[in-house]
Amino acid sequence: MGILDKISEIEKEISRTQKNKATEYHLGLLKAKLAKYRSQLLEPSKKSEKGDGFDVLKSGDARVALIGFPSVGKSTLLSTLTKTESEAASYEFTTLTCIPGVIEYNGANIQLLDLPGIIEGASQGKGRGRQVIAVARTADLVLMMLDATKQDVQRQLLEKELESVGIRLNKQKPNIYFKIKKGGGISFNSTCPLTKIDEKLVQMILHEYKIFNAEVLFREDCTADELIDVICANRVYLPCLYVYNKIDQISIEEVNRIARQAHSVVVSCNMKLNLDYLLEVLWEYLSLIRVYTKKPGQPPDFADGLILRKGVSVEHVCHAIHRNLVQAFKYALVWGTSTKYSPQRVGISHIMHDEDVIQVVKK
Ligand SMILES: Nc1nc2c(ncn2[C@@H]2O[C@H](COP(=O)(O)OP(=O)(O)OP(=O)(O)O)[C@@H](O)[C@H]2O)c(=O)[nH]1
Ligand SMILES: [K+]
Ligand SMILES: [Mg+2]
Repeated sequence: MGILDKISEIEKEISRTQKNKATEYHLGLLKAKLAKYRSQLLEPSKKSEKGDGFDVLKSGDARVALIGFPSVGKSTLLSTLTKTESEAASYEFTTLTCIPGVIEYNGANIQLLDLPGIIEGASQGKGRGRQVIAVARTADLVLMMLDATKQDVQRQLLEKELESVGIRLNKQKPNIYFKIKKGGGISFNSTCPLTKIDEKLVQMILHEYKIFNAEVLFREDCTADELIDVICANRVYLPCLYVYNKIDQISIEEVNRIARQAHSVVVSCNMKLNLDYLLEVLWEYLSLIRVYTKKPGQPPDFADGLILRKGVSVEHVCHAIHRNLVQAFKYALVWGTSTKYSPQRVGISHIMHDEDVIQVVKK
């Protein structure tokens, strides 16, 4: 039996099995097996992907991958938001490779990747699914484009495809400490009550992965699936924005309903509706910030801000200015929302906010 057959056998068995206390261990084990086969499926394809138009170099301050069914309007969006033209047409699979474009926003260069449409079964190699998904893994954000005139199952299907290859959308990494040891058996602990898993199931899952010596510490009430994610260690956690296109074709009530959903933006690429708002939300979801530098006695350099990630410290800013600046650092003066006073003297570990101004004082 090939891996694909084994996967579909296990999937069938999981859907056949009723979820209750009595089947909990059985299901946990099935899921561990499933995750194992799926990761095997992903490995060998890596080599053959060079030179087929999908190995686009990363450039700019962030990378966004356009994922969606055929003909939802991905290429139309790329051609509208960037200077790059990507062919758009009313037939499916117009786009066959990865087409990069650049969105210029708030002084940042955001790389937007137009990709072929993907369909159900993409993760198992249907269409160009595997290459598309491999590109999605390298992105800082997934822009999932959906056709607002179609049923919402399209979204669930795509989520399932990405989920099955270890891409986790709008989720935090499970807070489980996990370390494989050379001996000593399995030490299992938790800092909170666990309602979705117990020690026996943890043991069973680890044994399925042939792990007999490890330290496991649950710091939150995680599920068996989340434990499997931590064991596999190859999961990527990406923010995802659901962009519903073609709202020119649906009623205003329907537009309102969709716009209220979490992580969702409604647009019409053809009519250029709501694209400014899309860029605003995109910026927010990418967690980008601008920091302006200032020399003593001079105004801040607002024309040329540094593009950084939310949560960066003064140390990161110094590195971005010059690689030797940290050694010479004495203190910094910061103007903006990250400080109580403007300016305020801060140390190297101070956390910066969007649109802060900084002046570094050297030793
Ligand atoms: N009504 C309407 N049609 C749109 C809109 N945006 C794109 N389209 C149309 O949808 C069709 C498909 O657009 P594409 O940009 O080629 O879609 P795609 O997702 O890149 O398609 P593939 O590359 O084949 O996966 C074209 O006929 C577009 O003109 C929109 O906002 N409203
Ligand atoms: K198309
Ligand atoms: Mg296209």
